[in-house]
Amino acid sequence: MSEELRKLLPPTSETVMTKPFPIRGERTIADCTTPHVIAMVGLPARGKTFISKKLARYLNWIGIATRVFNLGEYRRHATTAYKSHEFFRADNEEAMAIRNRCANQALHDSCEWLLSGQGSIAVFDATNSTRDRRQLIYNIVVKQHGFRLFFVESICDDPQIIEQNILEVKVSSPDYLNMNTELVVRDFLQRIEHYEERYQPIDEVTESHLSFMKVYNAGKKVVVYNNEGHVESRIVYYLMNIHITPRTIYLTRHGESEHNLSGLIGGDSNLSARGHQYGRALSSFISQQHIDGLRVWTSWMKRAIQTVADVKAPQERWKALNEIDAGHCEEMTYEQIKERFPEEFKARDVNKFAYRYPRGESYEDLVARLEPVIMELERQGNVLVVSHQAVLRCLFAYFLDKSADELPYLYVPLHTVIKLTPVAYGCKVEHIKLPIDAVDTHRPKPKIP
Ligand SMILES: O=c1[nH]cnc2c1c(-c1ccc(Cl)cc1)cn2-c1ccccc1
Repeated sequence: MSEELRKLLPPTSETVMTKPFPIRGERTIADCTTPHVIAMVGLPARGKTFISKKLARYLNWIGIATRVFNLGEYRRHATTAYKSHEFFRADNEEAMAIRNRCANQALHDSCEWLLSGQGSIAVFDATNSTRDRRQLIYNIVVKQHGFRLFFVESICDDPQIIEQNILEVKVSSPDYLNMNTELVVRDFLQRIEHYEERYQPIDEVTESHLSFMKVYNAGKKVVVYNNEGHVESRIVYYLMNIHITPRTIYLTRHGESEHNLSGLIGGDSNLSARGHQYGRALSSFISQQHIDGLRVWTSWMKRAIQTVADVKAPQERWKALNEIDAGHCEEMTYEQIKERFPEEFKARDVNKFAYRYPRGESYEDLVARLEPVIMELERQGNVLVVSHQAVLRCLFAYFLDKSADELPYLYVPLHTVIKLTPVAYGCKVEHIKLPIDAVDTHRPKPKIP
């Protein structure tokens, strides 16, 4: 740390900021040192893969390394024998042997991945539809490896949701390449019937040694049994907040500001003339979108609030949406930072995600302060979020499953609306640039020699 910086810091007895920024990999979420297996349970077309992928995306974003092991992918890799639902008949011995081999392989790979230290949570995405299968998983995961095991059972008897599932994801499944939709739906409904003959829902009496939760009809009801830890509580809370009602999320930065024009970072300056123009253009764009029940969320900063002055919709202010706090570098240009704090400037590009400004924040800190915003966004319908470059990089990384290394360099230009529409297992993204010029604040990742 430079002498210059040390002079700025208040005198204390011990050395301040012995670790100027957290070393990546330090647990920012307590108690995820014990490896966990999250095992899905449920009939086909109950959203098990939807839950698995979404949960993994959320857990990775909050900093808990998570990976999904999908049994369908193992089976498709093991055999091209799948021709129809006959493959899943309970009396099809050859197919059953392949399916058991794949299930054991997927479970083995999950445990190996956890043992390798590459991650903390493995999500085993399979039907796991019988008591025997769940006991086998328990014996390997808990008895043999001493890992935590949490079952998530998805129960759904709403034909509309099941049909939405089959039409949205099964029709485009590799199992049904180039098959006509009618035939796919019919074959898949028969596949479900083969499972129904053998399906044993988790039984709270005979399987009372298990930790599990039951989710009914896409989250309309949730029941939790023997929930034992912090990670499981986060998972339960997250699954209680998500939904599949169609909606759109719009992300945009504030209009160009006075500080953007002078290259100063942070601060709380007003919009420039072009920034006000963007606000007016944004307002007419939003009204042209005819969005039902739109809510507008902004940070507390003047440039964000001024941007939506003309938008006709209920508005909420979130301090959590404020721009990253640059600490002692607030209201400086990058040139000035480079000159006055050369070590800080270098350190930032070594690990931009973990780097924390002196007396300021890191991107890692931003993700932690944005978690409640994401949780509330998951609960909401149509929302327009008006915030700032670093914050929007974090939100965008959540919706598009971007890694911590990519996140600080995501391209989020001024005067551009990012339109996110959840589809099947991910998000459709549209970048709508409104025709008002603005300065370019993007600093691409430097080539580290
Ligand atoms: O319970 C279902 N039954 C049938 N389908 C379903 C679900 C869920 C779902 C399950 C649990 C929770 Cl907490 C939220 C959603 C999502 N889906 C889904 C629908 C369409 C496409 C992809 C997935």
